Amino acid sequence: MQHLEITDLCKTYKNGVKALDNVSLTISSGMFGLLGPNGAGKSSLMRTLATLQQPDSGQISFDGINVLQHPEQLRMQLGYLPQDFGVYPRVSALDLLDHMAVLKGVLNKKQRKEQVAALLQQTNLYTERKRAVSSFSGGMRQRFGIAQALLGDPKLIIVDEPTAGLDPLERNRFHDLLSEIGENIVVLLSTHIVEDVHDLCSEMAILAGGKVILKGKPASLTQQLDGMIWKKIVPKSALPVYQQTLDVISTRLTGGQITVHAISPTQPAEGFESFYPELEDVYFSALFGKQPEVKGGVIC
Ligand SMILES: Nc1ncnc2c1ncn2[C@@H]1O[C@H](COP(=O)(O)OP(=O)(O)OP(=O)(O)O)[C@@H](O)[C@H]1O
Repeated sequence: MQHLEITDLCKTYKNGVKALDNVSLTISSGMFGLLGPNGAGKSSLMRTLATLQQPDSGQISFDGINVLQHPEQLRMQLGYLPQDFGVYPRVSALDLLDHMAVLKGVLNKKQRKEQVAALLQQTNLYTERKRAVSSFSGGMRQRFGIAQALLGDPKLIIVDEPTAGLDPLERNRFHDLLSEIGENIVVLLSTHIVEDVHDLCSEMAILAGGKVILKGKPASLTQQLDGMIWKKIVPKSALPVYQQTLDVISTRLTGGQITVHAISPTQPAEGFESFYPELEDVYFSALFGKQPEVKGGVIC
C-alpha cells in the first residue's frame, strides 16, 4: 500500500499569482481525482509533485521518501504524463519508447525490449509501433503518453488533464486503460472533466483558487446532497429571475431548452423536482460555496 502525503503546500509565482494556498491531501493506493476549473492550480500541484518545480513551503512525502529533500528518489518511482508533452518529429513509437526506457533506467536490453513491446500492446499501439508519434491522433498520443509513464514499473503515476480534446470513443479507451493500471499504486488524475472522476476515481478533491475546497469519496459526496438538488426546465427569459432569487448551481442547455439545477433543503419554487444528485452537482455546489454540512466528505 503506497501513501502520498501533501502538507501545507504553498506556491506564489513571480507575477504574484498564488497558485497553491496551503494544500494538504492524504492519498492512498488507487485512483485519486483532482478536479478543478481552469487556473485552479492543478498543473502547479502536479508539477510540484513530479519534482519539476519547488513549492515556497510545505512538505511532500511518498512511501517514506521526503520528496522535496530527495527528488531523485521519487523520480525512480514516478510516471508522469504532463498536460502537453513534446515528441521528436519522425521518431517511431517503438524507438521513442525504447529511448525513454533507457532514460528511466531500464538498461538491460532484453528486459527493455520486452517491457516496451508489452506496453505498446497494453496501450493498443503495437500495430502502429513503427509510425512516428508526431503523426498520431490526439487519442493515440495520450495512450503513448501512458505507455511512457508506465515505463520502469512506477509506484506513483501523475496524469495531468489527459482527456481534454479527446473524442468520446478515445476518452472511453483512455478510461479503460487507466482503470487497468494496478490498484496497488497511486494514480493521481488531474482534470476539469467531472465524468473522468465519476468514471474512474474512488477518492477525489476539488481545487479552486489554489485551495482544496472539498474532498471525499464521489459516492458519499453525491449521497449527502440527496434531497437537496432540484431541477426545472425554464424559458430562457425567466433565467435571470431564478438566478437572482434561488441558489442556482448550474444551467444546462438541452435541445434548446434550459434546465436549471438549484440547491435547497426544501422545494425552492413551484415546478422544481427533486432528483438524485450527480457528481457535477457536487462540483458546482462546492465551486459556488453552496455545500451543506458535510458528513462523508470534508469541506476545507
Ligand atoms: N509559470 C507561471 N508563472 C506565473 N503564473 C503561473 C505560472 N503557471 C501557472 N500560473 C498561474 O497560476 C494559476 C494556476 O495555474 P495552473 O496551470 O496550475 O492551473 P490549472 O488548474 O492547471 O489550470 P488549467 O486547467 O488552465 O491548466 C493560474 O492563474 C495561472 O495563470
